[in-house]
Amino acid sequence: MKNLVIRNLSKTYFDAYAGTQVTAVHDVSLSVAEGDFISIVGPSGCGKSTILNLIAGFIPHSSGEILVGGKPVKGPGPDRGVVFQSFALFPWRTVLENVAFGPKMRGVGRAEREKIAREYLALAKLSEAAGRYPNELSGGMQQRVGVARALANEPDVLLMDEPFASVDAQTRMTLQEELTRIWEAKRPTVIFITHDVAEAVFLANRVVALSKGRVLDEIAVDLPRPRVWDDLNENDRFKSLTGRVLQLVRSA
Ligand SMILES: Nc1ncnc2c1ncn2[C@@H]1O[C@H](COP(=O)(O)OP(=O)(O)OP(=O)(O)O)[C@@H](O)[C@H]1O
Repeated sequence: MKNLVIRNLSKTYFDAYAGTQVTAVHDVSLSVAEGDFISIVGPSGCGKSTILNLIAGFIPHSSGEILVGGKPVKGPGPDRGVVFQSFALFPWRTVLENVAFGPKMRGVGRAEREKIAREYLALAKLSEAAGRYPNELSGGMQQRVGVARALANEPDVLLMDEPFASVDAQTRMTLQEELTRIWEAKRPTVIFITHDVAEAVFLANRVVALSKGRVLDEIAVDLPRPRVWDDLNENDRFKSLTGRVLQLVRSA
């Protein structure tokens, strides 16, 4: 795991349809310590996915810098794992093969990569599903495979772009609880993008509120772990933190 530093990051797109420049990210600075978990929250169009894609190296930035473990990001790399809303699993590979894919690409031998994959599948409570194909699983299970697959690469930074947005509310709460449990066990550095304020607060150590491509504020989440919804739903501190973040985001 490594730290992530973003300094004065900006991104301007050329909107070919309108014939104008759009500044999606404006002078964003952010520091994420090794093993930390931050959420970036904000309304649709505020630049969340753009920031994530910049960190992932999928798109070039216009100015500023992004450093992972002190090294500038110049494109995609195995040091950054990404989990998207769409599960993006290989349908022709079993769950085990999906999770073992990253290590395979790194040249890890069969026995060792299957051992790694089984460890992460166990962590995601998916051991029973190892031999199944993705289309035999529920959406929630597929997303857990997605998380296990990203973690099996042992990335320095795990980037998550609204990964739980397309599952039902009940499953989503379970996935959130499981992600916090997995994070506590493995302590990856996580950047989690969401427009859901409660989700952002539930998961993270710090919530970064974004509006119109700018950081509005950062709020430390001093809630105890392990976090479970049954405790936090009625927790006054959780309510006041979500209230504060919501107010911030709505006032912008
Ligand atoms: N490829 C592109 N070309 C032009 N403009 C873009 C492009 N991608 C994003 N934008 C614009 O940049 C701004 C930020 O978009 P972005 O997708 O990062 O926001 P977001 O907060 O992730 O939104 P959502 O929650 O809806 O996914 C928006 O105004 C969007 O229209």
